[in-house]
Amino acid sequence: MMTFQTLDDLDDGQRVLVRLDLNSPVEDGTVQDNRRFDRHAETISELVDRGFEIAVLAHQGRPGRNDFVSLSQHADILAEHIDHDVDFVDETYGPQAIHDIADLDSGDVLVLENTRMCDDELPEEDPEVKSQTEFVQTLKDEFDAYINDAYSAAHRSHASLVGFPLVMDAYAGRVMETEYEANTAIAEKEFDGQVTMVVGGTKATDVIDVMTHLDEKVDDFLLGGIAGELFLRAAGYPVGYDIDDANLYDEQWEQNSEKIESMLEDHRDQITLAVDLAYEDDDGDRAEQAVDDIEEKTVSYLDVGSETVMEYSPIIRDSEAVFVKGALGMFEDERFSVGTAGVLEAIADTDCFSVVGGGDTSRAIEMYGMEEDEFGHVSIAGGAYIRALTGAQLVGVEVLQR
Ligand SMILES: Nc1ncnc2c1ncn2[C@@H]1O[C@H](COP(=O)(O)OP(=O)(O)OP(=O)(O)O)[C@@H](O)[C@H]1O
Ligand SMILES: O=C(O)[C@H](O)COP(=O)(O)O
Repeated sequence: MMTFQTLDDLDDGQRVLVRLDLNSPVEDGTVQDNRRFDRHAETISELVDRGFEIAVLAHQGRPGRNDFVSLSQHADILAEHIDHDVDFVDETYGPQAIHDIADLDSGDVLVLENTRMCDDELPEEDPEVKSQTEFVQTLKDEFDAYINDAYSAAHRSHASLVGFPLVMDAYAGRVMETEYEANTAIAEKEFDGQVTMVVGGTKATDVIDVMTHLDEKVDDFLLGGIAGELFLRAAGYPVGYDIDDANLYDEQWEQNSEKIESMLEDHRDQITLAVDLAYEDDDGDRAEQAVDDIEEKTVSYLDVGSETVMEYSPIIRDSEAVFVKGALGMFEDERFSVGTAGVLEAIADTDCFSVVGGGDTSRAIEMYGMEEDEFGHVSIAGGAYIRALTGAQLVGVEVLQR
């Protein structure tokens, strides 16, 4: 149940410190525009329209990685999205930052430097400890309120996410509100009809954790991806192991085979497995093979087959709610997008309640020409989405609810 204060509880025109999640892919030093800017632009535009003086905190990458860059490009991208000037200062809480914050007028937006460039931000520590850092203690006096809009980073106990709510009046932004509501819906909401979950992707542990936590909520799990192939292996099919030098299956199998086998045994009626799989033939084209016809795995399977999509689609059509975690195939290559795109199209064609999550999977929506508004909610969260689906509390949400 949501119990935090929202922007509806905040009086207009105040000085606010707003935490966004603008963490983005970076290619050759260039920050790539993405759905996170779209979403947070709505919160910032509302604050601008309501005459707030706005400073933005956000992170990008991690020290030591290529994507650990300044937020100056993010400020420009955000400005395009809100069609309004956005200033940038290359400090988080130094004298220049404090000067620029003091200069803010009604409707001004100032992006502060990457929070992870500040020593106090990163080590994961208790919120109490984070609230006493110089970073938090310096900035808290410059503002009337703190707004956290960064649901997708709320699983991290970092200063900018958990420190401020302990020492300031704190509110959830619009993205925080909608993400929280959609991503906890599967656990919190009661649905009258069938609840279906599409699970795929590359990480067997994520899939097992989600299925274990939600086995009483979900009527039908439709499997695909590398995780789905491991379940087929547990069901006795000669797939789900590595061939050539690949390292996708065997290690995961060693670590998870017992859990997968008992999951399959205990929940056979709830689990639907692929009936055919797709691979690249000698001419470089997509080819498909029924799982019953596979005698030995000699090719890499990169998608579920068309028959599988035909079996999964009516189940989706008959569902009251559908949740998606992970892709059914390597959809980035159009030849192997049939499973993921097919299932997403089936969801888009119904008026069921739906949530599509996982940073990678939700990218398939725009890649294959679907509109976001054909889905109930497309999450911008990766790690936080998985945690929500496995029942874990997000520390950044907990501190807002105090
Ligand atoms: N059979 C397959 N062979 C190789 N790759 C696959 C296969 N099936 C799915 N994938 C890959 O799985 C990826 C998605 O997996 P992942 O588990 O990371 O899902 P996600 O939840 O969308 O993303 P994230 O965890 O990053 O938020 C896709 O990029 C896709 O290419
Ligand atoms: O991109 C994300 O999923 C969040 O911003 C969290 O980033 P992190 O995994 O680098 O902490």
